[in-house]
Amino acid sequence: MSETYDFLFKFLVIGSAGAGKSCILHQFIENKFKQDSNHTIGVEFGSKVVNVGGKSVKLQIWDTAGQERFRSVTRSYYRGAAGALLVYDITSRETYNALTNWLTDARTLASPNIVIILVGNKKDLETEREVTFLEASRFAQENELMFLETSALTGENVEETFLKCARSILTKIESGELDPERMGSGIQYGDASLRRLDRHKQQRELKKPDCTC
Ligand SMILES: Nc1nc2c(ncn2[C@@H]2O[C@H](COP(=O)(O)OP(=O)(O)OP(=O)(O)O)[C@@H](O)[C@H]2O)c(=O)[nH]1
Repeated sequence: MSETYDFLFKFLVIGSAGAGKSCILHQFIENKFKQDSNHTIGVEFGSKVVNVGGKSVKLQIWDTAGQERFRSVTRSYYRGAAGALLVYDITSRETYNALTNWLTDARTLASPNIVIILVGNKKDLETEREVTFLEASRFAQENELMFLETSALTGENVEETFLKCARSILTKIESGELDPERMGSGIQYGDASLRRLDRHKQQRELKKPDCTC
């Protein structure tokens, strides 16, 4: 069955090992918690079509390994990403402290206009929390990131995270701040948009006054 969608956005999921990146992606795509998740080796891939503000958007998501030894492989996937989930674990200050490094990588290796959402995962483990919501939201504000806390275990805010990021990209396309046709934008028009653009073009052609010269 062929899929029709208005846009395709390339997304990255980055952050330290064990933060829950693969579980977030699995929860988003399968609507369930991935039991016995192993460390990602290199990069894994998932995709899903979502509805954002009346537009259908295919999210093409690259889930990268957090372990340092895969860093050179994962870095090669950053190019041309329109959006990224920058994930840390609210019960691990170590994963939070590493955020600046991940952010530098994302901003230098992906598109300079990449839209990033900071994701504090494992929200269900409130009693083990090491990073407060306030502290992380300040970090997000200082670095111009959107921010949400999630639980890949319960599913809380998982879909909202992807939608929030997609919504922000769409708004920037509509305001002209992002140009899908720019090389490496991480955005493509889908069949539905192309058909609509084509129809508009045809209508413009039909409305053109006859040449009097
Ligand atoms: N309680 C709880 N545990 C979680 C949650 N998300 C992930 N985990 C657990 O955290 C561990 C790591 O999850 P992964 O999704 O494999 O982590 P990752 O960030 O993909 O790790 P790498 O692939 O090594 O980069 C696993 O044992 C998961 O079961 C969550 O929201 N709540």
